[in-house]
Amino acid sequence: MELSITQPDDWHLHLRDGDLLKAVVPHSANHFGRAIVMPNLKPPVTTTAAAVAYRESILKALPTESNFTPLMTLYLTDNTDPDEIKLARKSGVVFAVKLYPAGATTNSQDGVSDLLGNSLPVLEEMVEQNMPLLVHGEVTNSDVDIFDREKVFIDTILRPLLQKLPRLKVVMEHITTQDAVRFVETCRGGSVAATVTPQHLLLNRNALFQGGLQPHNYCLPVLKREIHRQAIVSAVTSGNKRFFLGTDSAPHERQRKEATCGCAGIYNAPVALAAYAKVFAEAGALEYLEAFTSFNGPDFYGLPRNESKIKLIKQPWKVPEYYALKDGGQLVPMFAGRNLDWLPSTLHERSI
Ligand SMILES: NC(=O)N[C@@H](CC(=O)O)C(=O)O
Ligand SMILES: [Zn+2]
Ligand SMILES: [Zn+2]
Repeated sequence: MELSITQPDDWHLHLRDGDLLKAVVPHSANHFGRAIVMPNLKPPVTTTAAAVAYRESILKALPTESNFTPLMTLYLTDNTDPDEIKLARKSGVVFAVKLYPAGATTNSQDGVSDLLGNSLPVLEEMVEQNMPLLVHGEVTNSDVDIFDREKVFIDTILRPLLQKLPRLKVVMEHITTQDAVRFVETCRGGSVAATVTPQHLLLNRNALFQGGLQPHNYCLPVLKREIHRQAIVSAVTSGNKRFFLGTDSAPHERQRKEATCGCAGIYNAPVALAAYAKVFAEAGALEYLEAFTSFNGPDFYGLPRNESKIKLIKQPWKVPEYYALKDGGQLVPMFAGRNLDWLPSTLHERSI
């Protein structure tokens, strides 16, 4: 069996920089036409000038025959000037602004400390410029349980924000809960959407502890209970246009995952399409796969859909145990060493 679908895009991707960028970008370019590239580098990408420079280094790192297009984002800080949003829009290469609540996740220390208190002028300019706000939707208060951080963020930050600025376009990134699903489903006006990762569709929090501590399944927001996973699967496989593909592929070297204080992030770029196909196939909803991978994202962002097609072939293939890095390090992908059923044609042609 074979599926032919419009080439997908990845609406949430970490490409890093330097040698790691060179190592990972081909895996995304193998499958995806475009990707929204996250700005949480060290130092973060806070200006249009930095985004333009980062874009150049991504283009340089691409395999020569690749048409992959990076769509850049700015990292919102307490000091972001509304004029920077105007510059970003004018540049034609910045497509969104990313909110990291300070301390919420990897490289978020320069993030926003008080969104509703400090950032309204910038957010108002974003409404003017029709620039989407992408949110890592978790509060960071130490008295809020880590499994409740998304729900509390929705109730205490996102709802009040949208009451103040109902025309602000918002993408809730990497949603993990039934609460986020309901929130997106019930927002009126079409200005709120969500990206969904392979791990939050295929794993519940048991995967963190199966047979011992599993650092390669650790990401933020942390995996949740099975009822939440099921709610997310139902949402995406129902064909709702407000949910679309965002892998949150977040590479960290093996040593930094298997450490006393392990980094959050799952490297899923090589397996993401096969993983999404598995979700839709198992739900008997393959007819909605293409909209999720290739239509809903560009439609929400007001961009054209890709014209090229790719194939997904129903054929077992084995995910590599790891990818070797130039410095001797290794990247362990999601589902390392396991078999997956759907082989993207691009991998087929390049014999994985
Ligand atoms: N998802 C993660 O666990 N990690 C991401 C950051 C993020 O998307 O929150 C990273 O940059 O490593
Ligand atoms: Zn995040
Ligand atoms: Zn991310």
